[in-house]
Amino acid sequence: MTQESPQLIPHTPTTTFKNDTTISMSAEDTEDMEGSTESQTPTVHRAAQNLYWCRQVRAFAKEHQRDPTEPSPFSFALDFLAEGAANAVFTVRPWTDDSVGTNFVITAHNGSDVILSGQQFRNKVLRFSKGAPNTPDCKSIIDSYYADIKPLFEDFDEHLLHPELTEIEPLMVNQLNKSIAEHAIVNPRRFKGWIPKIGGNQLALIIDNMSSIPGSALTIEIKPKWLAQSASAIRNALRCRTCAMQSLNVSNGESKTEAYICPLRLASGNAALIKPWVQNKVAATMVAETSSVPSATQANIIDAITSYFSTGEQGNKLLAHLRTLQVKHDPIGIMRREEVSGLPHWTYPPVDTTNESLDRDLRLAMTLRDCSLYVRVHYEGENVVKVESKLGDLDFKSANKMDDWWLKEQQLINGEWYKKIGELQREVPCEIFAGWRDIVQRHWG
Ligand SMILES: O=P(O)(O)O[C@@H]1[C@@H](OP(=O)(O)O)[C@H](OP(=O)(O)O)[C@H](O)[C@H](OP(=O)(O)O)[C@H]1OP(=O)(O)O
Ligand SMILES: Nc1ncnc2c1ncn2[C@@H]1O[C@H](COP(=O)(O)OP(=O)(O)OP(=O)(O)O)[C@@H](O)[C@H]1O
Repeated sequence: MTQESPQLIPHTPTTTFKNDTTISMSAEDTEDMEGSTESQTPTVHRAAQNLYWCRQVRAFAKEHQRDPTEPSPFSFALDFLAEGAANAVFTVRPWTDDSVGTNFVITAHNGSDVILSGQQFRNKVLRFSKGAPNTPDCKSIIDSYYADIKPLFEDFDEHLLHPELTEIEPLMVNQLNKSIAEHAIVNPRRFKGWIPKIGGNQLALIIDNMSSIPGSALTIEIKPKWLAQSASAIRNALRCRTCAMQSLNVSNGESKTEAYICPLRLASGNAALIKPWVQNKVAATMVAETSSVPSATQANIIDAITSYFSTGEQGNKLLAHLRTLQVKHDPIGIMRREEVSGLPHWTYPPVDTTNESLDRDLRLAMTLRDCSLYVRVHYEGENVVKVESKLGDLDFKSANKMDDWWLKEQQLINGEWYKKIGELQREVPCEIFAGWRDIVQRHWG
């Protein structure tokens, strides 16, 4: 979509995304641009909208070839939201006359080059890969998401975010990096890197925005991590893989214990054990967002999240499903991978023990451990009206991470992190240690 190679004339006023959902211009879209046509019949209304849409896009395309930064009805502003080690995330909002900064035009990446507009961007974020080593680019993320990950969630489809590929002009990357720089100046410790400039249009993922909505919804973000013990852990371990790693990180000053919960405990469905963590997590979220919710509402939000993760409830079922997938795809563990590769089937149900298949499955299990879960609680006044949760960051882990995983496990075993009892264990007990303690108390206590 550069000046040299204009590609902006759409064939059709609809955009078919990769997962076969078709998004067309909605009534709300055209109302944004001109007066409502509510009195017309739906068919006439839709035809008029489509005609209007085509004319507008063509007119804009002509204009766009002259000056790509001239605002138009199809322009958006992108606001920096957050960044991780691998991706930078921006919220999308329609460009208005009093907007400042740079406007963006965003096209679907599906061969049609249709400019996306209005409704398609309401409550969305754009996620850009920063090209860090061993992290996938947007195209690979989408390919593996639809080929390998989505099919695993047939009964849990409502918990997926269904990302789609989009494009923006390459020139705009400077502006996005400028926003990242502005945040880096204010908060240098959060800075994790730039979006690299590539040859052609810049790809990005368009995803539902799961952020809190001031006055009506609060989102907590968690990582499910290892929902079952690592197959490489020592026998008689007193800690699970995540608690062992957390203890190691705390001892290195790389992690804090506040708002931490043992993933096995979170997945246990035991409301009494989960609630104290939910209280800390909600408080920490409000501090991070510099927001606040009236205390009566806050209490109801805490109860709603606690009950969402309690036995038999939707959050508990989702974690149980994730645990099943993690174990199914990594029954052997990184340390024994070489040892068993190429051997005849020896587990039940049997696993394909070719190196390639083991590696792929392990990468999938690691992806499902390191994803994010956004839990959003919608409220009206004091009352909670809905709890929803969506999995994000399901980026298929690189095959180059194998050595790294081996080294981490080696470090946990050699450093005895699976069995050390220290401060962390008293503050935030691991479910495995709690189980041992119960047995010991029953017999000797
Ligand atoms: O090994 P872990 O459990 O510490 O997980 C790493 C995460 O640490 P944390 O969740 O904070 O404990 C770590 O998260 P942070 O960057 O520390 O937020 C990464 O997600 C890392 O993955 P990658 O190397 O970026 O592909 C994660 O590495 P892998 O999942 O690839 O091992
Ligand atoms: N769909 C979304 N809705 C709301 N916020 C989001 C969304 N996607 C990402 N974010 C925010 O952006 C942050 C970084 O996103 P993301 O986790 O995708 O980046 P990452 O680079 O993959 O992270 P990591 O460092 O864990 O690899 C998240 O922690 C979250 O706060």
